[in-house]
Amino acid sequence: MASMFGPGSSTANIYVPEEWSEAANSIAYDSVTSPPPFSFVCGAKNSGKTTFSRHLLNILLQRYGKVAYLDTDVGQPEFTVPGFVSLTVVDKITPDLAIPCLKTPERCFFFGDVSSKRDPSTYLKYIFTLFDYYREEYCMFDKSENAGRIELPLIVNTPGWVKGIGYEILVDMLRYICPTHVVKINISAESKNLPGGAFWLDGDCDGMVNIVEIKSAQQDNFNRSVLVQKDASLLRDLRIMAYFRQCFPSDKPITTIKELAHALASHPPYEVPISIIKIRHLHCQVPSTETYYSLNATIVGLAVSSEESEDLPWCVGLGIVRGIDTFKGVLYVITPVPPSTLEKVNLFLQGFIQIPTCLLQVKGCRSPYVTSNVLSDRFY
Ligand SMILES: Nc1ncnc2c1ncn2[C@@H]1O[C@H](COP(=O)(O)OP(=O)(O)OP(=O)(O)O)[C@@H](O)[C@H]1O
Repeated sequence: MASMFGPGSSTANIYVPEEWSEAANSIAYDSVTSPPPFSFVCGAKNSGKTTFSRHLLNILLQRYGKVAYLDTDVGQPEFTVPGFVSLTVVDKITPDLAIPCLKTPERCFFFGDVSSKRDPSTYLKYIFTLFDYYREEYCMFDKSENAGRIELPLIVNTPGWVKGIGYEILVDMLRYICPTHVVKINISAESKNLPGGAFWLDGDCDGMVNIVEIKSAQQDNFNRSVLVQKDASLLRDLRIMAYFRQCFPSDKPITTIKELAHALASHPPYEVPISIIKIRHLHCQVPSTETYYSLNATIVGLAVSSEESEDLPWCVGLGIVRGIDTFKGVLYVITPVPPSTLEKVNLFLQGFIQIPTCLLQVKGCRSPYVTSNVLSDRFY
């Protein structure tokens, strides 16, 4: 079937080499039978994994209408703020493949850091749980028993940490997910690439998997690379700002960082009774006497914990702890999460995702977050 994203074309600011186009089309259209493809996109840092995944997503959307996207790159996630692993169901083609956009995931966990290095086993537990959720909800192998449910193809986007422990994490993910297609993107610096073949399998049972090896995009007659070195930390800050921009209606004129800083500073926060919230520090221990000091002026994951899911609390979004009044027993929180969802939140998760410094240092705007008088001394 003809694709609207043809080979060798420049599709809305990205270049789709013929090899990429063939790879995406074969994943989408070669499998005529159930189940739909599980594609696992991997390769070295900055090789084009995200760009290829976006292209593949559009191609799969043309055939299936809806696609599940498991995002395991906590450093530069596709649809969420950094620090999350998420499962998102996408039902709209992205016209501009160069621009990332925020989407509300169907399920997500707040890992709370931009690399899985800090706690690989928790990171993997989150990914496996999201994959299990996808399998239960969107993947049916027995049509007779589950008639009426939808089957969605899956794309797994992965981080570019493919050496040392990063490699072992990738192997664990591949063994658990058992993808139907593994897309390996190779760059010209061969030593940085993943090994050839089904490197994650011990035995010879690789007949079930299609390994699709492609090169990172090179353009024009001189074979110049189109890869652009990204400023990861700037991109992360932009993502966080775009997230909190959602606290305001889209027609409110906020176009600069300064305007956003002012708008957030004057935005009425939610009052959250301290008594109904548990606080968990994800990657460090904080003495109980310091808990509230450590929370003030930080970003927290807003999560829902239950007895069954104590270790695996689903997260519904992020909040800025704008102030704490321990005398009144109230936390002041700014978040774009709608009140109906916020009602379920009973756990704040604190990791290492921080308010972008540029939001705190706007000229002429005294930051409301770092004032000392928001904490009552009486409590301590
Ligand atoms: N086909 C392409 N056309 C235009 N630009 C591209 C293409 N492939 C990659 N790039 C650019 O190169 C950079 C790296 O690409 P991308 O973000 O897709 O890589 P990645 O492997 O996902 O990176 P990371 O490992 O850091 O997550 C980006 O700035 C992207 O816009």
